[in-house]
Amino acid sequence: MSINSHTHDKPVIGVIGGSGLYNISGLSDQQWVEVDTPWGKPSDQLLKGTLDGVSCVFLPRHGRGHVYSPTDVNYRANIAAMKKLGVTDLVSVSAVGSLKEELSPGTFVVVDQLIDRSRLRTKSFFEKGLVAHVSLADPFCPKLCQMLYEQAKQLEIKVVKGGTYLVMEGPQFSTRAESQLYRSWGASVIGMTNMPEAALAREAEICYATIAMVTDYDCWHEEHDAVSVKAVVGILKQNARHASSLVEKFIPALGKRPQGNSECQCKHALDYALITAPEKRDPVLVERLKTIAGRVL
Ligand SMILES: CSC[C@H]1O[C@H](OP(=O)(O)O)[C@H](O)[C@@H]1O
Ligand SMILES: Nc1ncnc2[nH]cnc12
Repeated sequence: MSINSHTHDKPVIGVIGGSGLYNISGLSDQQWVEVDTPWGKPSDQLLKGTLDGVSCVFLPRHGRGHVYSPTDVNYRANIAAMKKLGVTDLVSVSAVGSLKEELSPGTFVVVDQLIDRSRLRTKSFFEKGLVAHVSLADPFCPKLCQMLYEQAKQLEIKVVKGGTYLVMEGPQFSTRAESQLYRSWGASVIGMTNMPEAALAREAEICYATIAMVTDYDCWHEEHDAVSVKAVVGILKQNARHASSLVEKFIPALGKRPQGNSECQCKHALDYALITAPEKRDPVLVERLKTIAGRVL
């Protein structure tokens, strides 16, 4: 096995747009492209372009028109498509409910931890025939998180650094008892999509971070109505300008970091992760995995 380095990777910034973010503006040379992957089709075509000379790729997580539920999103195809298009750094923009009084609707949270309560999703590119175990101790890239936080601050957006995103299966919102339980665990925000997305990005050695936009107080808050799609969409619309200006700001900033991210630990997630003996590996699976793990195969 050879462990190559990513040192010469040119930065390509990926953005996965969640609820309310189905397109991004301001790109030059933009083109929607069809991408197929060994795990099937992503949620939609991907929008390729450049912003201030930096290459970027955008994908609406639920498809344009919001076609896929959180359970039905093909997370493996989405991440593999990003990898195929050369994405080095991936930012998810996600709508979330707040589990803390101080995180009021309209606040942006650069989350740094996850609790995964999703149940019906395929969580790994690796399977029988080639098993791998990557670290998820820090599921979000700390360097990417820091950059996003700084960019949001510069735009004078109300932003909080750090917080735990609890992933629920959905599609129904939580019961009050569940919402209280998650609060007692210390979770900050709740959503339905960041797992397995974060885990798959790690397996694909793509730096990944999330800007979580608080849209509601879920259903635990006695002075606020329980969350509804109407309320979420209303707050998303009010914050669309902030979300767009942040995306337009962080793409060039990330692409132009002087030292890039080639030495980031996320880029070495697979260095010691593969455990199946080479002679026991399934050659068909190995071939498929070259799309996301070619560096170590
Ligand atoms: C429309 S409310 C519930 C929906 O919104 C969030 O989506 P995303 O994470 O893609 O912004 C949440 O996770 C649910 O999928
Ligand atoms: N309260 C909530 N629960 C789950 N996902 C959400 N997305 C936005 N608000 C949410």
